[in-house]
Amino acid sequence: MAHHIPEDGTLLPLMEEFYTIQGEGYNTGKAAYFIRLGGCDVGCHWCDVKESWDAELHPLTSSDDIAAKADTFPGKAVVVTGGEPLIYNLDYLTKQLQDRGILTFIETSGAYPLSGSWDWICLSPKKFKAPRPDITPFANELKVIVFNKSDFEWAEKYAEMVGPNCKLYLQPEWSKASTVTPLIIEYVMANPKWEISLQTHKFLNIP
Ligand SMILES: C[S@@+](CC[C@H](N)C(=O)[O-])C[C@H]1O[C@@H](n2cnc3c(N)ncnc32)[C@H](O)[C@@H]1O
Ligand SMILES: Nc1nc2[nH]cc(C(=O)O)c2c(=O)[nH]1
Ligand code: SF4
Ligand SMILES: [Mg+2]
Repeated sequence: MAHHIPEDGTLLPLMEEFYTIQGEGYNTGKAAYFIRLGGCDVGCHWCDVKESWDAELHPLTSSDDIAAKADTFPGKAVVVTGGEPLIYNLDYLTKQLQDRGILTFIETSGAYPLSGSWDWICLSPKKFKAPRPDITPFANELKVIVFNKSDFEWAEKYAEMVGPNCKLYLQPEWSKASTVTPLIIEYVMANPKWEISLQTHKFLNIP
Protein backbone atom coordinates (compact mmCIF):
# COMPACT_ATOMS: atom_id res chain seq x y z
CA MET A 1 0.00 0.00 0.00
CA ALA A 2 1.39 3.37 -1.00
CA HIS A 3 1.43 6.02 1.69
CA HIS A 4 -1.15 8.68 1.12
CA ILE A 5 0.77 11.69 2.34
CA PRO A 6 -1.48 14.71 2.99
CA GLU A 7 -0.34 17.77 1.04
CA ASP A 8 -0.73 20.06 4.05
CA GLY A 9 2.44 18.68 5.67
CA THR A 10 0.73 17.59 8.90
CA LEU A 11 2.04 14.03 8.48
CA LEU A 12 5.53 13.18 7.24
CA PRO A 13 7.39 9.87 6.67
CA LEU A 14 9.88 9.88 9.53
CA MET A 15 12.90 7.58 9.24
CA GLU A 16 14.66 8.65 12.42
CA GLU A 17 15.17 11.57 14.78
CA PHE A 18 18.19 12.09 16.99
CA TYR A 19 19.84 14.77 19.08
CA THR A 20 23.49 15.19 18.14
CA ILE A 21 26.10 17.67 16.97
CA GLN A 22 25.81 19.07 13.42
CA GLY A 23 28.81 17.46 11.77
CA GLU A 24 29.00 19.31 8.45
CA GLY A 25 29.19 22.76 6.94
CA TYR A 26 28.70 26.18 8.52
CA ASN A 27 26.90 24.95 11.65
CA THR A 28 29.48 22.26 12.45
CA GLY A 29 29.89 21.80 16.17
CA LYS A 30 26.43 23.04 17.19
CA ALA A 31 23.98 20.85 19.08
CA ALA A 32 20.95 20.08 16.93
CA TYR A 33 17.97 17.76 16.73
CA PHE A 34 17.95 15.86 13.41
CA ILE A 35 14.69 14.97 11.69
CA ARG A 36 15.36 12.51 8.86
CA LEU A 37 12.47 12.15 6.41
CA GLY A 38 12.19 9.11 4.15
CA GLY A 39 11.98 9.30 0.36
CA CYS A 40 14.55 10.26 -2.27
CA ASP A 41 14.79 9.64 -6.02
CA VAL A 42 17.97 11.63 -6.69
CA GLY A 43 20.01 8.42 -6.77
CA CYS A 44 23.52 9.42 -5.69
CA HIS A 45 25.47 6.13 -6.04
CA TRP A 46 27.62 7.11 -3.03
CA CYS A 47 24.72 8.21 -0.77
CA ASP A 48 25.49 7.42 2.87
CA VAL A 49 21.78 6.92 3.80
CA LYS A 50 20.34 4.70 1.07
CA GLU A 51 17.97 3.19 3.66
CA SER A 52 16.11 6.50 3.49
CA TRP A 53 15.22 6.26 -0.20
CA ASP A 54 11.97 4.29 0.01
CA ALA A 55 9.40 6.49 1.76
CA GLU A 56 7.08 3.51 2.21
CA LEU A 57 9.42 2.02 4.78
CA HIS A 58 9.09 5.01 7.09
CA PRO A 59 5.96 5.61 9.17
CA LEU A 60 3.81 8.66 8.62
CA THR A 61 4.31 10.72 11.75
CA SER A 62 2.53 13.80 13.07
CA SER A 63 4.45 17.02 12.46
CA ASP A 64 3.03 18.38 15.74
CA ASP A 65 4.54 15.41 17.60
CA ILE A 66 7.88 15.86 15.83
CA ALA A 67 7.99 19.54 16.83
CA ALA A 68 6.94 18.81 20.43
CA LYS A 69 9.67 16.16 20.74
CA ALA A 70 12.27 18.52 19.27
CA ASP A 71 11.37 21.04 21.97
CA THR A 72 12.33 18.63 24.77
CA PHE A 73 16.06 19.02 23.99
CA PRO A 74 18.22 21.90 25.24
CA GLY A 75 19.67 22.75 21.81
CA LYS A 76 16.99 24.82 20.10
CA ALA A 77 17.99 24.06 16.51
CA VAL A 78 16.61 21.40 14.20
CA VAL A 79 18.19 20.00 11.04
CA VAL A 80 15.59 18.64 8.62
CA THR A 81 17.27 16.12 6.32
CA GLY A 82 16.56 12.83 4.61
CA GLY A 83 16.16 11.39 2.09
CA GLU A 84 15.19 14.50 0.21
CA PRO A 85 13.09 16.59 2.60
CA LEU A 86 11.79 19.01 -0.06
CA ILE A 87 9.74 16.22 -1.63
CA TYR A 88 7.26 17.26 1.09
CA ASN A 89 5.54 20.50 1.96
CA LEU A 90 7.51 21.67 5.01
CA ASP A 91 5.51 24.87 5.70
CA TYR A 92 3.54 23.31 8.56
CA LEU A 93 6.49 21.60 10.28
CA THR A 94 8.72 24.68 10.18
CA LYS A 95 5.90 26.89 11.51
CA GLN A 96 5.42 24.54 14.47
CA LEU A 97 9.17 24.60 15.16
CA GLN A 98 9.60 28.37 14.80
CA ASP A 99 6.50 29.05 16.94
CA ARG A 100 8.39 27.18 19.68
CA GLY A 101 11.48 29.34 19.16
CA ILE A 102 13.44 26.55 17.47
CA LEU A 103 15.85 27.45 14.65
CA THR A 104 15.14 25.58 11.41
CA PHE A 105 18.00 24.29 9.26
CA ILE A 106 17.61 22.14 6.14
CA GLU A 107 19.92 19.84 4.18
CA THR A 108 18.66 19.59 0.60
CA SER A 109 19.68 18.67 -2.93
CA GLY A 110 17.28 21.36 -4.17
CA ALA A 111 15.69 18.94 -6.63
CA TYR A 112 12.15 19.77 -5.41
CA PRO A 113 10.32 23.07 -4.87
CA LEU A 114 11.35 25.05 -1.83
CA SER A 115 8.79 24.96 0.99
CA GLY A 116 9.11 25.80 4.68
CA SER A 117 10.49 28.81 6.54
CA TRP A 118 14.22 28.37 7.15
CA ASP A 119 16.86 29.99 9.32
CA TRP A 120 19.57 28.17 7.34
CA ILE A 121 19.48 26.41 3.97
CA CYS A 122 22.32 24.07 3.00
CA LEU A 123 22.10 23.34 -0.72
CA SER A 124 24.07 20.29 -1.87
CA PRO A 125 23.51 20.07 -5.64
CA LYS A 126 23.69 16.67 -7.34
CA LYS A 127 24.54 15.83 -10.96
CA PHE A 128 22.11 12.89 -10.83
CA LYS A 129 19.08 15.22 -10.47
CA ALA A 130 20.08 18.84 -10.61
CA PRO A 131 18.57 21.50 -8.35
CA ARG A 132 15.71 23.64 -9.53
CA PRO A 133 17.41 26.94 -10.42
CA ASP A 134 14.87 28.93 -8.39
CA ILE A 135 16.27 27.64 -5.06
CA THR A 136 19.86 28.88 -5.56
CA PRO A 137 19.36 32.52 -4.41
CA PHE A 138 17.97 31.24 -1.09
CA ALA A 139 20.96 29.05 -0.18
CA ASN A 140 22.88 30.22 2.89
CA GLU A 141 25.47 27.53 2.25
CA LEU A 142 26.51 25.62 -0.87
CA LYS A 143 28.06 22.26 0.00
CA VAL A 144 29.35 20.30 -2.98
CA ILE A 145 30.40 16.67 -2.49
CA VAL A 146 33.66 15.90 -4.27
CA PHE A 147 33.80 12.35 -5.64
CA ASN A 148 36.28 13.11 -8.42
CA LYS A 149 38.05 16.01 -10.14
CA SER A 150 35.06 16.85 -12.33
CA ASP A 151 33.15 17.97 -9.25
CA PHE A 152 35.20 21.18 -8.96
CA GLU A 153 33.67 22.41 -12.22
CA TRP A 154 30.21 21.46 -10.96
CA ALA A 155 30.92 23.38 -7.76
CA GLU A 156 31.95 26.54 -9.65
CA LYS A 157 28.80 26.39 -11.78
CA TYR A 158 26.64 26.51 -8.65
CA ALA A 159 28.82 29.13 -6.95
CA GLU A 160 27.79 31.48 -9.77
CA MET A 161 24.11 30.78 -9.13
CA VAL A 162 23.96 31.38 -5.36
CA GLY A 163 23.74 34.80 -3.71
CA PRO A 164 26.79 36.93 -2.81
CA ASN A 165 26.72 36.02 0.91
CA CYS A 166 26.40 32.27 0.43
CA LYS A 167 29.14 30.26 2.17
CA LEU A 168 30.96 27.85 -0.16
CA TYR A 169 32.07 24.38 0.98
CA LEU A 170 33.73 21.40 -0.65
CA GLN A 171 33.18 18.13 1.21
CA PRO A 172 34.99 14.88 0.36
CA GLU A 173 32.81 11.94 -0.56
CA TRP A 174 33.41 9.61 2.38
CA SER A 175 34.61 6.51 0.49
CA LYS A 176 36.90 8.58 -1.75
CA ALA A 177 38.24 10.81 1.04
CA SER A 178 41.82 9.53 0.92
CA THR A 179 42.18 10.50 -2.76
CA VAL A 180 39.96 13.59 -3.00
CA THR A 181 40.84 15.34 0.27
CA PRO A 182 44.34 16.30 -0.97
CA LEU A 183 42.74 17.70 -4.16
CA ILE A 184 40.28 19.75 -2.08
CA ILE A 185 43.08 21.10 0.12
CA GLU A 186 45.01 22.21 -2.95
CA TYR A 187 41.85 23.69 -4.53
CA VAL A 188 40.89 25.69 -1.43
CA MET A 189 44.40 27.11 -1.07
CA ALA A 190 44.29 28.21 -4.72
CA ASN A 191 40.64 29.37 -4.58
CA PRO A 192 40.10 30.70 -1.06
CA LYS A 193 36.46 31.67 -1.54
CA TRP A 194 35.92 27.94 -0.88
CA GLU A 195 36.32 26.19 2.50
CA ILE A 196 36.65 22.50 3.27
CA SER A 197 33.84 20.74 5.16
CA LEU A 198 34.46 17.35 6.76
CA GLN A 199 31.85 14.93 8.07
CA THR A 200 33.13 15.41 11.61
CA HIS A 201 30.41 13.23 13.20
CA LYS A 202 31.98 10.22 11.43
CA PHE A 203 35.31 10.95 13.14
CA LEU A 204 33.58 11.55 16.48
CA ASN A 205 31.57 8.30 16.16
CA ILE A 206 28.30 10.02 16.89
CA PRO A 207 25.07 9.85 14.80
C1 LIG B 1 22.12 12.26 3.08
S1 LIG B 1 21.91 13.88 2.46
C2 LIG B 1 20.19 14.23 2.80
C3 LIG B 1 19.74 15.60 2.36
C4 LIG B 1 19.61 15.82 0.86
N1 LIG B 1 19.06 14.70 0.16
C5 LIG B 1 20.94 16.20 0.25
O1 LIG B 1 21.53 15.36 -0.44
O2 LIG B 1 21.37 17.33 0.49
C6 LIG B 1 22.74 14.90 3.72
C7 LIG B 1 24.09 15.45 3.32
O3 LIG B 1 25.02 14.37 3.24
C8 LIG B 1 25.81 14.54 2.08
N2 LIG B 1 26.32 13.22 1.73
C9 LIG B 1 25.58 12.13 1.42
N3 LIG B 1 26.36 11.07 1.18
C10 LIG B 1 27.65 11.48 1.36
C11 LIG B 1 28.92 10.83 1.25
N4 LIG B 1 29.02 9.55 0.88
N5 LIG B 1 30.01 11.56 1.51
C12 LIG B 1 29.92 12.88 1.85
N6 LIG B 1 28.76 13.54 1.98
C13 LIG B 1 27.63 12.85 1.73
C14 LIG B 1 24.82 15.15 1.09
O4 LIG B 1 25.43 15.77 -0.01
C15 LIG B 1 24.10 16.14 1.96
O5 LIG B 1 24.82 17.35 2.02
N1 LIG C 1 25.97 14.64 13.06
C1 LIG C 1 25.45 14.67 11.83
N2 LIG C 1 25.57 15.78 11.09
C2 LIG C 1 24.98 15.78 9.86
N3 LIG C 1 24.93 16.81 8.98
C3 LIG C 1 24.20 16.43 7.91
C4 LIG C 1 23.76 15.12 8.11
C5 LIG C 1 22.76 14.48 7.24
O1 LIG C 1 22.75 13.26 7.10
O2 LIG C 1 21.97 15.23 6.68
C6 LIG C 1 24.28 14.69 9.34
C7 LIG C 1 24.20 13.50 10.13
O3 LIG C 1 23.67 12.44 9.74
N4 LIG C 1 24.79 13.56 11.38
S1 SF4 D 1 20.03 13.52 -2.72
FE1 SF4 D 1 20.73 13.21 -0.63
S2 SF4 D 1 19.50 11.49 0.23
FE2 SF4 D 1 19.17 11.56 -2.00
S3 SF4 D 1 20.61 10.05 -2.78
FE3 SF4 D 1 21.68 12.04 -2.86
S4 SF4 D 1 22.75 12.25 -0.88
FE4 SF4 D 1 21.28 10.56 -0.67
MG1 LIG E 1 24.47 12.02 7.22
